[in-house]
Parts: sequence; structure tokens; C-alpha cells
Amino acid sequence: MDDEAEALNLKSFLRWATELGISDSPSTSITPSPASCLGYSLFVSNFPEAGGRGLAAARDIKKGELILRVPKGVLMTSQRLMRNDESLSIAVKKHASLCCTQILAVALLNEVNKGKSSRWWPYLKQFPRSYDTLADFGKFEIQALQIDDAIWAAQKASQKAEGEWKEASALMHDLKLKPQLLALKAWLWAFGSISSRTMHIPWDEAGCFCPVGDFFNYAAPGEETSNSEDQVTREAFSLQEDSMLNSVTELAAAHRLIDAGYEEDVSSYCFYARRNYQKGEQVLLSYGTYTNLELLQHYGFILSDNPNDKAFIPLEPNMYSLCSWESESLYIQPDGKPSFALLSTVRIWAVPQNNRRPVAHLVYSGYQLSIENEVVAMRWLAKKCRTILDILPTTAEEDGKLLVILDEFQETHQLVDIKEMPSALATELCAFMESKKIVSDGTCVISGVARRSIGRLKLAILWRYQYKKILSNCILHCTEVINDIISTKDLEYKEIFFKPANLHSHCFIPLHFRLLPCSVISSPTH
Ligand SMILES: C[S@@+](CC[C@H](N)C(=O)[O-])C[C@H]1O[C@@H](n2cnc3c(N)ncnc32)[C@H](O)[C@@H]1O
Repeated sequence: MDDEAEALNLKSFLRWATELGISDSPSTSITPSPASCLGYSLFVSNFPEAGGRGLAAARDIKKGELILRVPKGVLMTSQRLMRNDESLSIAVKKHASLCCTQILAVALLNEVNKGKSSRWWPYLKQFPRSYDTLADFGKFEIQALQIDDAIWAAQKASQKAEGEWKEASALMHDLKLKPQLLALKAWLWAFGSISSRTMHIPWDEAGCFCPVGDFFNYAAPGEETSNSEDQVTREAFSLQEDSMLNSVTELAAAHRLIDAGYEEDVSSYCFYARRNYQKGEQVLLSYGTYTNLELLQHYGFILSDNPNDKAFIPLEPNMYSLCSWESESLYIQPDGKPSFALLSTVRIWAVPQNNRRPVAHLVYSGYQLSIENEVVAMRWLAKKCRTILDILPTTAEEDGKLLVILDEFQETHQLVDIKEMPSALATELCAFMESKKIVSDGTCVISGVARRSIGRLKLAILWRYQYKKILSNCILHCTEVINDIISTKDLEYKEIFFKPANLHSHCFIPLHFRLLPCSVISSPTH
């Protein structure tokens, strides 16, 4: 679709949304222009670096302000779609084993099947044509994730989508959907739409599609919490003084942790600013707390600076049963520090097996057991990360290069000379180009499918690059802890660290770490 057609579609969508009562003004007494439900608080804009199409502040907005209201009647839910379509409602009843998400996917495809005669048509035209969630990844993009956990998550996501599609096929045939809407590709589109665009509602686990509200791009929660409690309180009171924002609900909004939700008392989905915004700035929403793999799985993007990211590393099998923590709590943070549970697990692992019980309570309380134990624990962790990094087919630096090469390729359709690339990169790139039939007889042909595959390949590479960065940060962190311990010890103790140890030759761990002898530190029996 060209830009002009897209602009016209958006215009008619905003008019449609206004007629149905969507509004970006905090008060119902402000009547929006019939041409658009936006303009008072928000406007649609493009943010190529942060989500593409999104919503920008039409004026300076204060934290806690109500910025968008979407009435219940405009929320597109399975219930509403069935209420307006008796044949859908009858057909769904015959397939009682389907889950709520499958029903919403079928109801969405059924609405698309109606084309222009659907009352939701202006809205449906605003949905993306395709998605980049893990379920959309092909075999090649899945392998490009490189890390077993991520590969497993992607395989599971696409198997789940395919399984659910098969289960729902009979219902879609009953509804006599057009052949292209019966295909797996259409199902993946519906599945991606639900995964990345629905919002939580209390009465349907599948959630709802919320017109205009689903134009908000994402920012990780936590980024706005730099505001101190005092400041929040001050802002709440200054909002109270504002003539338009003096209801109890709005005052409560200044304190709210969630920036959007369905509100029974006003029968609307309400969106609040979670921080102050200047006119023109992108207004962002927190969809929840997600790691990069989860963002990729559910939304098809990742953040290059995600404060909630986590890197999971495979531990020794019996480490998982050493403490009572769930394995999900054993991870490395983006700054390279182990989570509390992982640190405690590694500390207790570093105690000889028959001495663990008496110190368990100290470990659970977050105490360092001894200097020696801390050194063994940190050393184990650093070595583990190093080993994981060393067996991966590419380094983080090479991944960074590959991303630059792919960016350039997308722009110029020219590939840098493969001979000049590190061999692991050249192998990966050639295999990808061949599998997608991008290069034939020495010329590049980039179809729409190939373009989307390149986008997904870049996401996979970016994900593994971030993962490797976290592991490298962990090696640095562990090294720093050990160095601090050594530098704060007296001379007599330092002598203990004199004998060279047999560490991995590629370790970029500083010299005095390498000198740490296994024999003088309390070591578990491994
Ligand atoms: C609810 S929609 C947001 C609006 C969307 N940009 C649109 O044009 O309809 C969620 C999707 O927006 C994109 N997105 C949202 N936040 C993003 C971000 N911070 N970085 C990159 N993409 C983002 C992702 O494709 C995600 O699946």
C-alpha cells in the first residue's frame, strides 16, 4: 500500500473511532473534532527507532493524566463479535473444546472474511500485514538464535501455533472462510495479532482488541521509577490543582503502577501517562515486564537496553535441587550480576557437599560465606560463561558485524565480499541467502518474503548478541569481585594466590584471577 492510501485509511479510521466515542481528552465535556478522536492529547506519528507507528504527545502531558478513553462497545472481543454474528456464535458452540484464544483468532479471521461489509473494517485495515513473533520464525531464523533455550522456545511457539490451527480448522471450514484465510499463514497472522495487540480484560482471558489504544508502543516498566516517592506525591497534588484533573480516580492514577486498564465505573478502557511527556515526544505504554526473549515471543521485537532482560545459563543438573528456588529465578542480569537466587545457588555449590547444611541459612539470607567461597563461586560462574561463549559458532563482535552487513544489504541490495568475512559469518550468511533464494546467478532478488526473513534473522542475531553481552558482563563482574577481594586482603593472604591455575586458555580474565590455585580454596568435589 502506498503512503497516500495509508494516510487515507488512517484518516477514515480516526473518523470511525470518533463516531464510536473514542477520545483522547480527559474530560467528557470536551467534544473532539468529528474528523479525529485524537489531537487534544495525542497524535499518530512514526518512530522508526522505537516501534514504527505510535502515538506522540500533542501537548505537554503530566504524569498520571488520562490520555485516552476507549468505550467498552468499541473493544473487539470474541463476545462482541459473536453477538453481532449469529452464525459465528452457533458454529463456536459446536466446538466447545477450543480455548478462548483460538475462538478469538477464528472470530478475527471471520471478520476479515467479511471484507468491507464488516463494521470493524476501518480498524482491521490498521493491523500489520505480518508479524515477527517467534511463532513466525522459520527454521533458519530459529537456528540463528544459537542458544538452546531460545531455540526450544521458538520451536515450541511455532508447534503450538500449528497445533492450535489444526484444532480450529473444522470450525473455520464450518464458517466457510475463504481458502487463503484457512491457511496456516492466515492463522499465524491472527495469532500474531492476538499476541501483540490485545489488552487484558477481566471477563475474557484472550483479551480484547482496543482500537487506537493498540497504537501505543512499548517501554519497559521501571524506566520511569526514577521519580522519587516525594516527587510522585508532589505531582499528584499539582494534578489535583489542575481544574480538569481533580477526581479521585485521576489522583489515584498519579500513583498507579499500571498505565492502562478497563475501568468498570466509566465502562471504558483508560490509558494514563506514566511519566511527564513533552509535546512531540512518543508516549509509551508498558505492556508488562518482559525479558528480550519474551518480547520476541509475544511482540516480535527486542529492546537493545532492556532493564528486565535475563540470561539463563545451563547449570550442573544437581545445582537446581540445591536450593528451593524455581529455575526461572536463576539468571544473570543485564549488568552481569547473578540474580540473588543464582548467586546463592553458586555459593552453596562452592561449599564441599558435606558442609552445606550448616551454612544453608546464611546462603538463604544473602550472606557471603567466606572470602574463599566467594572466590570459588565467582570463578565458577565466570568460567561457565566463558565456556558457553567459546562453544557458540560466532562471537558477539561477529554478530555485531553481521547486523551491520545485513543493514547495508537491506539498503543497497549489495553484499560485502564474503571472502573478507570471518568464516562463521560467511557460512551463516551464504546458507541464509541460498535457503531464501535471495542470490541467484550472482544477482540479488529480494522478494517481500525474503525481506521479512531478513528482518527476522536480524532479530535473532540481535537477541543472541544481547545474550552474549550479558555473559561477558558477568565475566567482568565476577572478575571485579575477585579482584576486589584480592586487593582488600593482607599480604599474607595474597601469597596464597601465587600458584598458577589451569584455566581455559581463551579466558580474558585478568592475570591475578588466573593465578588463583584450586588447592587453597574450599572447593566442592567437582
Ligand atoms: C500494540 S502494537 C503498537 C503499535 C504498532 N507500532 C502499530 O503500528 O500498530 C505492538 C507492536 O509494536 C511494535 N513495538 C512496540 N513497541 C516497540 C518498541 N519499543 N520497539 C520496537 N517495536 C515496538 C512491535 O511490533 C509490537 O508487536
